[in-house]
Amino acid sequence: MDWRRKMAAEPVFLRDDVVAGFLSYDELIPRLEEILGKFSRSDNTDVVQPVRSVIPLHQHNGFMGLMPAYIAYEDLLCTKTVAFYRRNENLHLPSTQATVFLFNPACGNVIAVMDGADITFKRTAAVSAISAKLLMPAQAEILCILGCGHQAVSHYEIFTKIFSFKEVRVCSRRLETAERFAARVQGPVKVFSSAKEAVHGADIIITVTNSSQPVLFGEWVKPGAHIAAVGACRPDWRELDDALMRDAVIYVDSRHGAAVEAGDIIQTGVEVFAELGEVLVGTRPALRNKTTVFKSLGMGIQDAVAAKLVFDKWKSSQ
Ligand SMILES: NC(=O)c1ccc[n+]([C@@H]2O[C@H](COP(=O)([O-])OP(=O)(O)OC[C@H]3O[C@@H](n4cnc5c(N)ncnc54)[C@H](O)[C@@H]3O)[C@@H](O)[C@H]2O)c1
Ligand SMILES: O=C(O)[C@@H]1CCCCN1
Repeated sequence: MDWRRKMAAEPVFLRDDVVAGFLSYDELIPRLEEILGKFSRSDNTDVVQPVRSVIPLHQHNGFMGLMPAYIAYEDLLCTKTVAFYRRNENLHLPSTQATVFLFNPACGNVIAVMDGADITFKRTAAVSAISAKLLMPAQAEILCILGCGHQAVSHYEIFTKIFSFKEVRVCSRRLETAERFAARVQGPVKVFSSAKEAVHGADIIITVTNSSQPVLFGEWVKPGAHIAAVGACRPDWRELDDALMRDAVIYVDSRHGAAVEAGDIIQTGVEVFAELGEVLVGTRPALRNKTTVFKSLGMGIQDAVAAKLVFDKWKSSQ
């Protein structure tokens, strides 16, 4: 065969149900803690991850992001493509479509292509849970989730698995969506039609909406509460109002990412206090007694470690 046409071995394709079966929170959380810590070390040269490139899909009310990452000490090269849309809830189409590519770093050929939905749901919820472990008040009794879509489900799963709350509350833009959510998850949930009432007295609040306007207001929030703000991932989108952003201590996954993408931070001009990884390695403190916001945007390194867990499990099952 002509050497120019020589192909590497064909990549394996792992469907969503296969990926989901191989990805457990118990294994994911320590791997995420490790990689976030390494990313945030001041002497880091081992973990390379540019801020994602995003192209708008104006005709479709959506975006596509490209999220490459290289983890040198594991020789792990990965890219996720993720398209996200502000969907009309009546369409019942997923608002996120993701595909993860694992490469052979020595040659650049693709070794595995995976459906990225479950990786995106689980790694995002797991990182919010890591922020809560570090930053939520010691006696957290009430969890409130604003937004009742796909991310709300994975956040509910992990938060009720690793913490024990006296009460879990949910509220979405439409009451039917919150009621559908409550019927779907396993465990007790109180459905609220008013976000203000849902949030009242909550120790931890997760915002997982696709809103571009604030859904959570500082005057509603109990002092000392922790907020994991997962939506609002474009510079002109907001989930939290100015008062909350100014009063809270702000943590992020990546300072660079936040400076480019986080509307809540960019539009209020507030200072980022720390990356989660800095808290994990002990170079910045966890100010648990203050009102804290973890502004999550999502990182390619999170997808990379999740994809490696899945690939290794799949390989050993063959
Ligand atoms: N930080 C990360 O790593 C990360 C990862 C994936 C997705 N996201 C973002 O998280 C958000 C949620 O993602 P998803 O997949 O669950 O989307 P989804 O479309 O499945 O759910 C969004 C939910 O938000 C609700 N909502 C919209 N406006 C609201 C409002 N004003 N008040 C209350 N609820 C409201 C909708 O009713 C819906 O239930 C999106 O913005 C997405 O881009 C972030
Ligand atoms: O990190 C991610 O995968 C997501 C996708 C949707 C937009 C925000 N970030």
